[in-house]
Parts: sequence; structure tokens; C-alpha cells
Amino acid sequence: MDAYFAHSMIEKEDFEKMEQYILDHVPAEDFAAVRKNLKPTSIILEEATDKAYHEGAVLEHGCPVEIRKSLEPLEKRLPDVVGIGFAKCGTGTLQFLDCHPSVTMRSTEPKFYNSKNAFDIIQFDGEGTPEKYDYLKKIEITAGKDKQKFLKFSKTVLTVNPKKQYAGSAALDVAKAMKILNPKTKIIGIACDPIKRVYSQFAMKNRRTEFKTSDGMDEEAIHKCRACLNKDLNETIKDFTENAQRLLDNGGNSPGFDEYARALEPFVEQFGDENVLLLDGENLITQPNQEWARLLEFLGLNKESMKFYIDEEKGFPCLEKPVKYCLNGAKGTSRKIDVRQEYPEDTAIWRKSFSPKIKEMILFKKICNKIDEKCCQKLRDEKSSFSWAHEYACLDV
Ligand SMILES: Nc1ncnc2c1ncn2[C@@H]1O[C@H](COP(=O)(O)OS(=O)(=O)O)[C@@H](OP(=O)(O)O)[C@H]1O
Repeated sequence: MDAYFAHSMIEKEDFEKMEQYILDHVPAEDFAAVRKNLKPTSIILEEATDKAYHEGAVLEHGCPVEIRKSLEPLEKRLPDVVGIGFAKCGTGTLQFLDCHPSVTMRSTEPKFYNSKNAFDIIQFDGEGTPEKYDYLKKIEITAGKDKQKFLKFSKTVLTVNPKKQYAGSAALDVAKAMKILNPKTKIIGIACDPIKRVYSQFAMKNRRTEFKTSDGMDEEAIHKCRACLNKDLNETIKDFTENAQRLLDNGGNSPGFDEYARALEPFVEQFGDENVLLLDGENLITQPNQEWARLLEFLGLNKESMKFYIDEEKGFPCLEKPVKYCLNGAKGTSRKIDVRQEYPEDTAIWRKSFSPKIKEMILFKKICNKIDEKCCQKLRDEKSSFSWAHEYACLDV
């Protein structure tokens, strides 16, 4: 056991303190297996480029300790559950799932499917259909350098793979390929208030620019960096507003950040509405236990098996059961700013631009059957999932 501590985030004495707490908080039937498997999670990369991981390091799994109920042998497996997005809405919080004894999840977001291999899988299907393992090998080869893709997992735990790009432009092929390889895949999307999402995205890119500039990157390189802001944050916001206004004036196309229904559609088509869960990213922050109960139920797990509390200092939920654990400090910065108060005129324009697509989302995921007074009354209740959508959907109801 001592060797594990050399490559983990946890000191031996802290782990010893955690051990009994964890064993007291896992289901009685999982106790023996969890005790046998319990150890600190290994660090696989000491310095990640994205600071959103554990103190800058990348762990082998999402949870800092390995809490597993399975004693079965491990094998290469495709994910049972796929998180398809949406960026800045709280996909990172799915990391908490890895602390559940029946679930396992990588701490990074390996990409099993891209437009090329998804297309190839669809082409192969039905034409002398190679064995599934050949498909997997094919993906492994085309997928390139990401060594973490085909980690071995036990058969008896759910494996989760969040990957926000799956909901992008190749979504139709990706959804079809997923269906061919694993027809039982369950899909999770996390939608959130697009006004907060826009700000969160720009603020993240701005942080990256500041970091890279202080690290010596010159202006030209910053300009080429797609993940950076190459203008001042306020100017970027002004540009976004101007574009949103132009689109409104020209008939109302979306400036982006709100196209939840369109992104979910291919997955609903392939797997059925009942296998595609849309979580509320805002409720994940304000009412974590309510939103997590929806998720656990969807995965067929006991709703009481994970509990959260809101950490006052962080202002965000942290896991309380089966282990105490908060996400890294890099997550949860921009949502501390009230964007509407900071940018009242810009956000008023954004609100109008986002309104049609948010209505579409409400109808598509059957949050309401119609956008009417009854629906608006339901959304007005701050405790209901998607209450943030009231502001967009009920502008003129
Ligand atoms: N429990 C908890 N702890 C910390 N942060 C939380 C939590 N729940 C939701 N959030 C919000 O998640 C936002 C980041 O979303 P993502 O993880 O999807 O971001 S990313 O796209 O992977 O970069 C992140 O956005 P920022 O505030 O801009 O950092 C948070 O507001």
C-alpha cells in the first residue's frame, strides 16, 4: 500500500482518516469489496496544461480515492454512459460519479469517437460486419496519442465518458456509431443558463490568455491560440453583443450557447428519449441533491447513495457521501460574478437572442408540453429544474 502514496494526492495519514468514513458511508452489500479495493487514486500526469484538474495534476480516475464494489477481472470496454456536454455547464461535476462504488470514470475526457472513425464505423456496419473488437482496435488506432482511451474496467461497474465535443458538428455520425458499438449507451447532457455560460466561457479563455502571457507567450502566438481570448474581456463581450443584435435584426439566428435541443436530437433519435437525460447545470449548483437524485435514478442507482453539501467558502457543492471531496478551485470562479448586474445592457440583448432556442429545449425535452401560463408558473418555482429558463421562455407569456 505504501507505494501508492508516492503517486497520489493523498498523504498516508489523511487516507487512514478517510478510510473508516468511506466504509461507514458505502452500502452494506458493497462493504467487503470496497474495503479490499480502497486505495488512493494514482497520478498519471504531474503537470496538466489545464489547471482544472486536481491541483494541476491528472489522476487516473475522477475521485481522489478508489471506491469500487467490483472484484471482477478488468477488460477493455466502451463506455456505458456518455456525457455529451455542454461546455461550462458543469460537465466537470460528473467527476463526482467516480466516487460511487458502482461507477468508474476517467479524470480526463478521452475521445472515443471523432467524425472520421464514426463515419468508418457506420460504413462498416452491415458490410461483412467485422467483430466488435476490430472496431475497437480501429478506433484505438485512429484515435491517436491518447493513451488513456482503452483503460480496463470491470464488467460490473458503469463506465462513464464525458466528452463535450460529441454534441458538436459530427453529432449525427457519433450518435449512430455509438449505437452500433453499444446500443445500450445512456446519454447525459447538462444544460445551463446561456447568459452565465457565455460569461463562463469568455472568462475561462481570458484566464488562459493571462496565464500564457505571464508565461512568456507573445501576442502572435496568443492570437493563434484557439482556447485563448485575443481581445480584452469587455471588448469580447461587446463584440458578442453586437453580433447577437445583428442576428436579431436579420431574423433571429442564434449566436450560439443555447442550441441544446439541436445537439440532443441525434442522440434522442438513436437511443430514445428515455435514454437521454438532460440535467440542469444551475440546479446542480443550487440544489445538488435534487439534481443528483435525477442522475442516480437515470443510471439505475440508489438515489440516496450520494449526498452533497454546499461548501460556504467555495460557494459550490462538494460531495459528502460516500467521501468528502470538492472539485479543484479552478472550477467555480465566473459564476461568482453576477453577469446581469455587471453587463445589464448586453445581457438584455442576449436574453432576447437566446429565447427561441431555450423554448425549443423546453419542448424538446418535454420540460413542458406547451409554453403557456402553466409552464411559466412551473418554471417560476426556483426549486424546479430549469427554473432559469423562465426568463427566456416567458418573456411574452
Ligand atoms: N460543485 C461544483 N464545483 C465547482 N464548479 C461547479 C460545481 N457545480 C457546477 N459548477 C460550475 O461548473 C462550471 C464549469 O463547467 P464545466 O465543468 O462544464 O466546464 S468545462 O467546459 O469542462 O471547462 C463552473 O463554471 P465557472 O464558475 O466559470 O468556473 C462552475 O460554475
